[in-house]
Amino acid sequence: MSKTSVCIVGSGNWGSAIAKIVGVNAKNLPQYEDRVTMYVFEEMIEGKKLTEIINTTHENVKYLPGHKLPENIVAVPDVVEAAKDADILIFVIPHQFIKGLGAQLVGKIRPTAIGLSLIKGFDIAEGGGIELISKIITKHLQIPCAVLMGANLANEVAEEKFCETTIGVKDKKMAPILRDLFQTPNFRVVVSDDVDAVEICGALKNIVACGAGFTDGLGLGDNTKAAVIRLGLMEMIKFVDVFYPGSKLSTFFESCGVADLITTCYGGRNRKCSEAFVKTGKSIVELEKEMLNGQKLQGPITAAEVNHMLKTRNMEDKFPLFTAIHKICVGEIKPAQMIDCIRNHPEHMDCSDGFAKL
Ligand SMILES: NC(=O)C1=CN([C@@H]2O[C@H](COP(=O)(O)OP(=O)(O)OC[C@H]3O[C@@H](n4cnc5c(N)ncnc54)[C@H](O)[C@@H]3O)[C@@H](O)[C@H]2O)C=CC1
Ligand SMILES: O=C(CO)COP(=O)(O)O
Repeated sequence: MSKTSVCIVGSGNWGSAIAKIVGVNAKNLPQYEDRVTMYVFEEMIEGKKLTEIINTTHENVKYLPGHKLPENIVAVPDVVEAAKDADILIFVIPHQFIKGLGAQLVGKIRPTAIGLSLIKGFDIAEGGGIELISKIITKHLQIPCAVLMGANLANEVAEEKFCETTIGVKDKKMAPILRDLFQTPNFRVVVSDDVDAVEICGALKNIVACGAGFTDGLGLGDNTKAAVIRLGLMEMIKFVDVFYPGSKLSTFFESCGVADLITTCYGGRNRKCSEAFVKTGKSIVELEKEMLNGQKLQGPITAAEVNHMLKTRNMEDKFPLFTAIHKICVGEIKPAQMIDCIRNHPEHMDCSDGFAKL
């Protein structure tokens, strides 16, 4: 039987950290081809191509400096060349680039390939809704697409600190294949069949992380931040309940849910830049450029995507935290107004009988 070949589509901070895991597992597991291709959006670093640097020094010096990638990870600047022979395509690029990159792959990949999206975010759908990134991949490339989401700050994963992750996949045959490709003693995989909810958790928690960052920037303290996190979680649950009915509440207790929400609200880039947004008064775009050295924020764009949908459906007031965060990001209201927006949150008003309801 021929071996399974893997391509990682993306090589940013998370793409490079996951390449460390996938490279080692592909090499050690007999069912996989040793060679794993990694699509690299080419750029010049001090006069040298990033792909050449990665293939000679085995380090992504720009997006994951200080960590060696396994030597079987091969950086390829042409996405079609990287992906054309792969049986498993791991998508891990900032979500705003998926449509453009996906378009280049149409008709150029194996029809039997399977996809796995590690991308956190949405796209705007026709008619004012949102579209899940995994669904965009399936629609355009005609392949099934599972998801992997979790409390997985890339630098900590690269340092091999213990964490958990959630793989959302419906096909029972695919589940062990994907789990084995990612699982390590320090990266524990739990598989869920609640695929949409797993993916939506990953996208929405980035919005809440911006709120946590605003709270930090305002110096409001840990109780306020905990309230923002809790109300954020409640809006995440409500969002899934309203727009993706039939999902399971238990999914929010997996790594993709509450754990990712916590880690991002304390240690993520969205939090960090949002704190600086309050403290410096600079725009999100300026801060992303200044503070992240080419890495990208997903929270403010996701907040805009969600707001577009809520506005179209006249439901902004049902999600006051998501709405306030978006309005702060685009300068419509001041960060200090966030707390006013959530003071009378539906979570405080809905319990007329004295009991909170879920
Ligand atoms: N960094 C992290 O800790 C984690 C990130 N994620 C998610 O993974 C996804 C990818 O994130 P990262 O790997 O951290 O990326 P990143 O934030 O490091 O973004 C930089 C990457 O985007 C690429 N890029 C820039 N312009 C591009 C273009 N026009 N077309 C294609 N690529 C372009 C750069 O070459 C670089 O590889 C995001 O959705 C993120 O939310 C998920 C878990 C952890
Ligand atoms: O998704 C993440 C951790 O799981 C990373 O969050 P940030 O993009 O805010 O750094």
